[in-house]
Amino acid sequence: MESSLEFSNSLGSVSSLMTRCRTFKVLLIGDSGVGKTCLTHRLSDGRFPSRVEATIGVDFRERQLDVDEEKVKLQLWDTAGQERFRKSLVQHYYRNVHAVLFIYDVTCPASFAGLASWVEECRQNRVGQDVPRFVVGNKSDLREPGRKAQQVSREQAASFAKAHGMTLFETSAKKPPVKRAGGEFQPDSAEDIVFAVAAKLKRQGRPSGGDAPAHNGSFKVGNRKKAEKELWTCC
Ligand SMILES: Nc1nc2c(ncn2[C@@H]2O[C@H](COP(=O)(O)OP(=O)(O)OP(=O)(O)O)[C@@H](O)[C@H]2O)c(=O)[nH]1
Repeated sequence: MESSLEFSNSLGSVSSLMTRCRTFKVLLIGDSGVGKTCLTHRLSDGRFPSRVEATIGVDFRERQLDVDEEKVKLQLWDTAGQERFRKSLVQHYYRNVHAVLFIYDVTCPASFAGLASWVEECRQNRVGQDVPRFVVGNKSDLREPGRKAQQVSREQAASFAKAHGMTLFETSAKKPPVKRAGGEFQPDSAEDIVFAVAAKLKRQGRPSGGDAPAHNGSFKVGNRKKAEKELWTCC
């Protein structure tokens, strides 16, 4: 009797040490140059990279956080905006994705107009309506009050987000927005974004498997079996 009690106690302590962590695959898509790579850095390690080059294929970075006392890991997939660098990998981007961040540059209306084709690409790759979608206007630090015509207004973006059932954020990967007291619209911080995404994913439940490699780096095609096993990991 004594020994079985001891055994179950030790099992309990082992399981509390091995806290489980849910890993979610989050895709960042949008035109080339809108700042997907810089945002991926800001969302994962809170930094703005000193030097970036056009993404070739896909890179990924991870961010772990606690949501309601549970560990959640976001695997942020930074995809290439340039067609020539993404062609052969598009199907891998979308396989078993858990959330999509549509990125545009608030100072580049063409990148906002381009969101329609990214929504269409998602549809063609069978990303279901149940997959949470967020629209993120980046480079808010470059907004200039006198150049409204050359910028994407908050109202335009809000109406796009509403029409597509998305949550809207406006932020800067370069200069983290500082919240001020007052009623006017204020940009969101990277922390606002990661916590909103993680909270929504956690509420939705268990990840269903996917192409999730285990560390920051570039995705190697052909590593899928291992990746699928790692969606539930010990943090
Ligand atoms: N001012 C400002 N510049 C930014 C911001 N985010 C990115 N940039 C700059 O925008 C340029 C493009 O950034 P990237 O992160 O490489 O853009 P991308 O969307 O990943 O581009 P692709 O890899 O070609 O798809 C770089 O010169 C960045 O320094 C921002 O929030 N504010």
